[in-house]
Amino acid sequence: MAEQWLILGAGSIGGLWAARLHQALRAPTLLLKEDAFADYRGLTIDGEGIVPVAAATPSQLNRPIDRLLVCCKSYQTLDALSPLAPYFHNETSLVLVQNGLGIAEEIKALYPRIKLYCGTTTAGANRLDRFTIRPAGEGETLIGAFDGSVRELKTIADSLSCEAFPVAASDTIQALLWRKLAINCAINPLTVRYRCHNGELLDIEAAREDMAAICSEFTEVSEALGRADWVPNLLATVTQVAEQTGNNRSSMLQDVEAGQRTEIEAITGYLCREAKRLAIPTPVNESLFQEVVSTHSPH
Ligand SMILES: NC(=O)C1=CN([C@@H]2O[C@H](COP(=O)(O)OP(=O)(O)OC[C@H]3O[C@@H](n4cnc5c(N)ncnc54)[C@H](OP(=O)(O)O)[C@@H]3O)[C@@H](O)[C@H]2O)C=CC1
Ligand SMILES: CC(C)(CO)C(=O)C(=O)O
Repeated sequence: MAEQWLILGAGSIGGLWAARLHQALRAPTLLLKEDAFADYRGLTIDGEGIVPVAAATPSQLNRPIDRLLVCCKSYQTLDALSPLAPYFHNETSLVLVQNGLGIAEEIKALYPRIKLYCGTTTAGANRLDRFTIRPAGEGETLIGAFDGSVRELKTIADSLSCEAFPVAASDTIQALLWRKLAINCAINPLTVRYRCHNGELLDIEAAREDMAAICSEFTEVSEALGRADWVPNLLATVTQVAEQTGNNRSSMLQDVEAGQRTEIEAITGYLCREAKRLAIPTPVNESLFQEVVSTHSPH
């Protein structure tokens, strides 16, 4: 059925989304690695119970992929997509929802035929174990066309939307993703440097100074790209998000504390690569990038 989604990346966000779509009778199917599939007995939503979302491995696929939602971490995405490539066709719609930038361009270069959509979410979730998810706050999920059909965008967004996981179409997704990148650049690596919750950054003088410098470097790069109006008053925006998410440990700090690889390459790394291309110095972002990569990433 055309409306059914395959979901790659059955972790915190992908798992929660899949469970909500299943509960709304949309019959999504999780695409799992072989070892995960062997252990899979349904998703568990903490406090609610088991949600028996269907699952398959890429080797069990027996028909072309029409609709694929990808919720892997940025650095997992290309490897995860590779066994699915034989099933892509000209009408395959792929929706990519993750923090950071740069992967969409790489997907498009590798798989030029697909219709690509990108999204961002303020919904939150944590994994208690491989298939147990604790929802951590409802939020808004917005999807826009990277190069997919604008005409089909609303149909795509509606088919991914349900009461418990609302999704809307956005015609300003590039600006929203750029703004989210700015927020992640200005909060996530600083919570690693100062080992603190998001809100505590505002109580530490050195962190506030770093935050101002990150925002200033980000704004300079934005101006050079003609995107200054995507991030007006950036420091005020970041300060507000740090306040609103004050009790959060950022996703990057959680990864570092769990000994896992972070998404620094797709966040601060992406900004630094753009800055280098434009010959704009970004020393504060550079130093944070090196710090998070060398001190905390196990690669
Ligand atoms: N969690 C949240 O609240 C939010 C997350 N985001 C963003 O969403 C994205 C996903 O984050 P999150 O859900 O937390 O990440 P998780 O680590 O919880 O989930 C990633 C999932 O991808 C799976 N995966 C990795 N490689 C493959 C593969 N080759 N084939 C199939 N599945 C694979 C992992 O499986 P396994 O573990 O078995 O390897 C895991 O289930 C990130 O970019 C994050 O920044 C954005 C907003 C909020
Ligand atoms: C907005 C913020 C900083 C909230 O914690 C986030 O997106 C993250 O932790 O990755």
